Amino acid sequence: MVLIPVISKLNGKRVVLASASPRRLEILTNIGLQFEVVPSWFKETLDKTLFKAPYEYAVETAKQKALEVAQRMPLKHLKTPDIVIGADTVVTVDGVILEKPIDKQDAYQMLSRLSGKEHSVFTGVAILLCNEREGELTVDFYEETKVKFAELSEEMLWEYINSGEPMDKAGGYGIQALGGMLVEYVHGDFLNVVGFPLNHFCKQLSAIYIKPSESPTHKIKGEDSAVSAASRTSEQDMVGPSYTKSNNEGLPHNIVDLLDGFKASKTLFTACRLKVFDVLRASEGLRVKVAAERIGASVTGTERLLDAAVSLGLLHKLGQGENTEHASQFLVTDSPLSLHGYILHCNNVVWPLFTHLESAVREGTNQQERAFGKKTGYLFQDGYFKKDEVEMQFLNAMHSTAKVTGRAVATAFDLSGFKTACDVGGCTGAMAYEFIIAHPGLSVIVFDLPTVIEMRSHFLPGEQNDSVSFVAGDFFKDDLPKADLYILARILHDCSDEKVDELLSKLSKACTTGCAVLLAETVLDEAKTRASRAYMQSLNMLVQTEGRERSSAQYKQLLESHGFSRMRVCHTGNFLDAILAYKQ
Ligand SMILES: C[S@@+](CC[C@H](N)C(=O)[O-])C[C@H]1O[C@@H](n2cnc3c(N)ncnc32)[C@H](O)[C@@H]1O
Repeated sequence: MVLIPVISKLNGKRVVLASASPRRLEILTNIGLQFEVVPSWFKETLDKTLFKAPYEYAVETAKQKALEVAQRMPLKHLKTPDIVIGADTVVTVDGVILEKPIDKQDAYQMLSRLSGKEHSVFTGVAILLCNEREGELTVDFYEETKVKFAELSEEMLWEYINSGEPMDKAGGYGIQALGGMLVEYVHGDFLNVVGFPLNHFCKQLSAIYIKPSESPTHKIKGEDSAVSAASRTSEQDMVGPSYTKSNNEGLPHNIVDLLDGFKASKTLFTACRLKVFDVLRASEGLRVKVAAERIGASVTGTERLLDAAVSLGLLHKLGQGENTEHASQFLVTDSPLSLHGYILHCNNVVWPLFTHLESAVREGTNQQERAFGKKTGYLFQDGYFKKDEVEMQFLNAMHSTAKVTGRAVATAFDLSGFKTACDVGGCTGAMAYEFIIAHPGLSVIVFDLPTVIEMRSHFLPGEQNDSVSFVAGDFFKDDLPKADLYILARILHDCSDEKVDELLSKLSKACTTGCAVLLAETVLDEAKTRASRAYMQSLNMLVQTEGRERSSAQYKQLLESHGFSRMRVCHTGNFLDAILAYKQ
């Protein structure tokens, strides 16, 4: 058999599987591979929003798992491995990455999402070759398998959840056991769904250890590596797997990426301002000259902008001039999940504020006056809502992000015990509509400043629904509408500590026992183990507002001091996390 020589090449080498998964262990044991198991301590908490595609997240997590073990073994185990294998499996559906459920409710949310639909299972694998003369060598790849679930009844769902099987499995199911009964079809490598793409793994080993003349299986399709186009060599393009050399004399890629980070942001902002993605959608395959005319820009500038957008993965290769799936979904102006409004806000408001980050850090205050030449007392009345066009731009920004993150927040917890909710500072109602879709039977009152309520007609959804109503008022001055659940999305992070206390005291008085508050904020990761958007958000709050982002522990303390307990946090992986706490 062709694959046996691959395994024999590893004889005598210290091979380590950096995974505690019994399924991966079984798959590799079955092919006669001799290896040790050293489960990685790397937490699967990378910020998913930093990755362009789910497989990139899975591959990076796999790499980090392998690296952590490779670094720990010589120190803690006093042995140096020759090869460390890391793997990470994620399930994606409707653009959302599902990992392992944290509790039964989470498993329920995941499995309900999968019911009746096709989803993708990605396993990222990293093979870390230690002891290489010029430094470590990492080969990484991923495999995708499509799986379709049957329609699942509530009874079936709960029976499966109560079996306990979903808890340690990506997407909340195990295809090799009871979960197999939920599956209508599988397209692709079945073992990939179990947790390890064995066939692809063996082909990669062949490519590494067997000279082309020895093996007919060394050629591997080249387009599935996670290395960016810029860092590939022509040799890598020919062979297929992606090789990343970590050499002490090499470039510090993380620093280089940061040096270029602002250029990439500005490329995105400029392409959005010029409506490049709308123009390309209207007529695919545009020549650069025509595209330049349509966006009202120079040919040379357009050519470079489009090239940069291609290199950032926002457009397919030029010549075809086509929007990528993400561009069609999030960057054209009128798609249901368009982030265009938020991107313009980032360009027009956040960017000028960040140019004064140094002053903000020195002074510990926001930079509204330096950036926009006016002193703001209360951010909303004196700042964002001073002029209609600026208010419209702010509402657009909130509306677009609320639509993208709203479902993740609305489905974070079981809210079936609540009949009425008040979305305090609920803006255009985008979040409220997601709540009533996720929880039929719930009615939501959106409470916001009169000027916002007047403008909300610009943002009405296609279908009206009586379950959402709007009340104008000031949450510091006026009584809040009665409700059993108070939603506060991106409210507390804008307010000073004093204002936060004032608002929470008011909510505490409005709530009777059993009522709850649901906060939607970006929760800081206290361990600071991941490259987190949350810490960028934290600086954003510094330059922009009187407020701050907080960690789970800080929210817990804050909520408990106002009589809210039994706090639960759901890290949604989307723009906003969700926190639920009940009045004692
Ligand atoms: C950062 S936005 C968040 C909007 C929405 N909750 C979301 O997450 O999409 C803050 C919202 O609070 C509203 N707001 C600010 N101060 C307010 C006040 N004193 N009374 C009522 N609403 C207020 C603003 O008009 C705005 O809609």
